[in-house]
Amino acid sequence: MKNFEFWNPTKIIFGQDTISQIGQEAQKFGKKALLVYGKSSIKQNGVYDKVLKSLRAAQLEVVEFSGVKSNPVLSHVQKGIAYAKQKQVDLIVTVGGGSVIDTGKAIAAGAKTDRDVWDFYIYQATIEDALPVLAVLTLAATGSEMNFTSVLTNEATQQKYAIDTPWIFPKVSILDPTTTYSVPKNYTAYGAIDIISHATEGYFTCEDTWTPIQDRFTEGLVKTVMECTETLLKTPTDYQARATIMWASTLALNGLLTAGIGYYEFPTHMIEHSLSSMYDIAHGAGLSIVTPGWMKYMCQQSPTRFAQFAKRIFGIHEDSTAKTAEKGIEMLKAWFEKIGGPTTLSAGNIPAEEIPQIAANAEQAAILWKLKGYTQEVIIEILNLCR
Ligand SMILES: NC(=O)c1ccc[n+]([C@@H]2O[C@H](COP(=O)([O-])OP(=O)(O)OC[C@H]3O[C@@H](n4cnc5c(N)ncnc54)[C@H](O)[C@@H]3O)[C@@H](O)[C@H]2O)c1
Repeated sequence: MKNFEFWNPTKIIFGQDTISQIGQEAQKFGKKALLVYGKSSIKQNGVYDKVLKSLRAAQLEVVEFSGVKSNPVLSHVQKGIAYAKQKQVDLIVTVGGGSVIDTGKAIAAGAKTDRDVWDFYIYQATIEDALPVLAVLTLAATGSEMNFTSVLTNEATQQKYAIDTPWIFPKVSILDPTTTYSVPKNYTAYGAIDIISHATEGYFTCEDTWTPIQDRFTEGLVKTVMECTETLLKTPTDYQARATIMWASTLALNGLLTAGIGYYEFPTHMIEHSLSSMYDIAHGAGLSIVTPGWMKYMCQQSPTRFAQFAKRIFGIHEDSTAKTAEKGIEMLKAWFEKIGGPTTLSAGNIPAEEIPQIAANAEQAAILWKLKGYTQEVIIEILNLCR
């Protein structure tokens, strides 16, 4: 195991009927809140009313900024920053999935500077302050509720990049699994795929492979997410399965699984970001396409970790490490398909003839993120395995 520091300051309040606590938590950070949300889902499922009631009961003045779209875009965030400044808000309360929380984090950082917020995403400037962010999570997927990341698309340049800074850890996140009862089947499945991707990117790319506790944490999480997803696709209001998936989403990307594994990378996310910045596709659906192809490419070079995954997740024991690994990748791909994830570019309505443009876009991210070995040629090879 490598040396590491683990620090995560987000307070999690988990469970049924916990939304009523958002007011008392928020009032610790100021008097005027910017309430950030998407479109209709939180009004339809009653979450909006509960949040507003609690904030008002705690004497908070609330101004609203809505309209966050899935895969949030820079121009909308810029409007949110201008509004937060104009209204002189003290804190940000986000109510939604990853897109809403990431938007709130971006507004929080942008509201404390005169620079264009995009400068942070292209590493032209460093975040040195941010408004406090709180979250009421309504979709289990990204882990944004307990991490220091925000992902944003610059729609003018089709670049989908991220910031990682301790300034944007949510101060408090409320996770009431019943808020996710209304998540449709497709986003339930995409969320599961995103969680599995977060848990396994480090598992497959880690520098140190003597990490048994991290490995078994990851494997247990993946198996549990698979079981609960199958339950939810049959019974969307199964509380235990919604609760388990919600906590899994948080644990998969809050730093716990990667503590001690040394250097690791997020290459499938890097390639996926090009899909969802260039085409209209959900992040989890994009990962469903890229992950099996990327795994096949990596497995050709070093099958050991993929074989371990195959044995422990699917109980596969072929007569060679390579065959075991390959069978495991096929099984994972088949499972993605079973739950409704697209696993080829054509199934995701992404034109395969545009692979060179996608690879050129992804290579820019690889350079920015300092991912070694991901030249345009390599990314084209990976994308060809996603046809
Ligand atoms: N910050 C991070 O660490 C991180 C990690 C991975 C991905 N991301 C990013 O997060 C974004 C995706 O976020 P997401 O997967 O959470 O989805 P999302 O927030 O985009 O939401 C997906 C859809 O589900 C709807 N929805 C949300 N909650 C609902 C509910 N309770 N009932 C019914 N519908 C509901 C939304 O309105 C939206 O239409 C992408 O931009 C992705 O790149 C961020």
